[in-house]
Amino acid sequence: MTHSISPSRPSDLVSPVEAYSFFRKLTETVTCSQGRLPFLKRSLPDLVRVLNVGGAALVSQRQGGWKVESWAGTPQWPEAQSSHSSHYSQRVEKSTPPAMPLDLIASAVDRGAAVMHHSWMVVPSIAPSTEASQPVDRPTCLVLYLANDSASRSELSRTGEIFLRHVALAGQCQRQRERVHQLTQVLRASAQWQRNQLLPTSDEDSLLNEIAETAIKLLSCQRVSIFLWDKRGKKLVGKPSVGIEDPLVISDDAGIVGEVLATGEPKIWNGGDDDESRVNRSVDQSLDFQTTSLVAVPLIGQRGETIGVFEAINHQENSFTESHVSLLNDLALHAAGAIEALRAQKRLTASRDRLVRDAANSSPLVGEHPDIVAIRQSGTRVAGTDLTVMILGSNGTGKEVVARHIHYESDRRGEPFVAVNCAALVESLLESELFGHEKGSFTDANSTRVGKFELASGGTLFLDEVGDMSPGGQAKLLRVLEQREVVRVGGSVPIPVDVRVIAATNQPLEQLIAEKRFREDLFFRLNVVSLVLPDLAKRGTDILLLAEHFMQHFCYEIGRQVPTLAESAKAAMLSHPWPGNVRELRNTIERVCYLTSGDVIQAADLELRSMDGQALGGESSELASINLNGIDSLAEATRQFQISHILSSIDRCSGNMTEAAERMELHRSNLYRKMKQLGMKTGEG
Ligand SMILES: Nc1ncnc2c1ncn2[C@@H]1O[C@H](COP(=O)(O)OP(=O)(O)OP(=O)(O)O)[C@@H](O)[C@H]1O
Repeated sequence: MTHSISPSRPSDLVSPVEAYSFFRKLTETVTCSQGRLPFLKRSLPDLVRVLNVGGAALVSQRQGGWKVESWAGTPQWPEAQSSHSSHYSQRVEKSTPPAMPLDLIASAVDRGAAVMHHSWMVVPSIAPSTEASQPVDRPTCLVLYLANDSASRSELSRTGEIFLRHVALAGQCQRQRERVHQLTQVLRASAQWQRNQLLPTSDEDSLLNEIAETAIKLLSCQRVSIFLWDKRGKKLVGKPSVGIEDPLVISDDAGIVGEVLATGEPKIWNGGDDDESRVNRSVDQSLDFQTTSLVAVPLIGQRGETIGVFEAINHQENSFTESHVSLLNDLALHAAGAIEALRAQKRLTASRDRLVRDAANSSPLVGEHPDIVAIRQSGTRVAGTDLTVMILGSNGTGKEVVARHIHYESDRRGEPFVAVNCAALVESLLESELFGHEKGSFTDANSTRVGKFELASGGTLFLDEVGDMSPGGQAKLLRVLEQREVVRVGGSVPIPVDVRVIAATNQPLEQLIAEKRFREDLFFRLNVVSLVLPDLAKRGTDILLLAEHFMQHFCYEIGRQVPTLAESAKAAMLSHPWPGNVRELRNTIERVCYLTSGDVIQAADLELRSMDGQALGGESSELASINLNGIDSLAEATRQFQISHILSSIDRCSGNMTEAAERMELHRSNLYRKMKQLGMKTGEG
């Protein structure tokens, strides 16, 4: 016979002051105790005292029975009355536990209200309304063993309910603390994966191993598999696969992993009552392993698509719970991000390497002449160092080609190669061009500009025509080379630059030094290693090798069958002085490829001119002519004339800009400036 409790006589046992200090202490204990059990240990004795009961126990439902989580009371706690003692906690068993009034507990839970019978009162917990995603406490009851002078029934039940709410709160606080701890661990692990990905040795296998190790530790399980989905092959490829060398490959609809892939929902399987047929035992067989419990969650990519399944197997102490699902989901989120980031990084690296290879192949250093072979070898040797290199040689001999060769042979090949033509820059612009400028630092500085040194960061800066640099420019360049940092014009912050500098000139630098036109200290800074390119006319049959190379190049560009060179053409080329060096040869072959159509190139087709402008082996070529039809504006007609005149002068000097400038009675840098003004290509950069 049980009774629901209804408010009865007011108690004079619990004074308001006593009740107030009890509840205040209860609240304090919730916030400072490290979880539900410590809370119970500290608060149950207070409850026994304030309610003046013989004993109090907190029982919760577990695996079909009731387990005493904690109790407090006097030694007169009653004898055992139930056969369910196997569900009592260790602590109760050790101290000869009293039996619980199980029928009364069941009745209190059924009614959802406190019930009383003889010396017992049971107060059931009323589950707080929580979000669906929050784990809910198991049914819990407060069992009170009453004494003769215990508090009133209503006092007991009311205080019991408040006590149970605090127990639930202590549980929630504990779960939140555990969750924060879990998330901290996950974030730490994720940060570590990202750091490791930056290592040059990082690959997908080592990342997956690292993720698996983290998961094994955080989930306290025996094994972890990360299955990546081969959608086209309808397969799941699992790694790491302990005990076998090859990756584990299963059909994408097999077992619980297949269920997760199909539904996108996490799944738990804990053996026991769970359906045995859901487990793919063939995997166990292939790995000589016994799965007893598992949890699996989807790996979702950044665009929301499922890219695989993350599975943890055999919890080392208990079965897997919803809390493990949350943890594995968090890990899966970061794991999917790390896997995708690594794949994207590998794709980018591969395409960058392809581009670098293409760029390197597009400017090969062609030639078998001993001088060229020696330069190629020295270039390769010097590429392994950060030494400054000076390349000397006449115009068009291939100084930039050699500089590129060094760059692409070096570890800097994946970073920029930036070429600056120092002769094309007047002193006022040189500083801003090389070092950049801050917005507003001078009249035309409408925006901040990054200089060539910064642009070349990590790579190579090629300073062409360095002999033409103004004295002021030379002083500034020397300072940067010594300090390895630049300050933008108008700025004050030094910016460190990691740049390999290669300089080139066609000027006799020793003579310029003697004439005080080039700084000796800068010369020694730049001239750590020097390579001297011979004129093309001195390279013998390399002329033919280069001609073949350019014919291949241009014919491929225009989709033309590569013609052969007649003996007369070869002889003409071998005897031509090539004042414009390789550039002149290249221009000649380009013209031939575009303007002739036969299978064999004759000497006359080459239209090689002697130094006095007479055509060799053929008629003289027409100089660039201008068509002023339809142009009324005097300014435009003048512009067209200037363009035409500059082009024909450069053509007459076979591309030698210094000579062309001299012929036009201009300084070389003024010629470049004029060409820029006229919208002509200057070939710099
Ligand atoms: N050894 C070579 N193999 C292949 N191409 C070459 C070689 N040398 C020069 N060239 C080609 O000749 C042209 C001129 O070369 P490059 O610009 O390197 O000469 P440069 O000495 O730097 O000229 P400048 O003194 O005018 O700056 C380029 O088109 C280049 O590709």
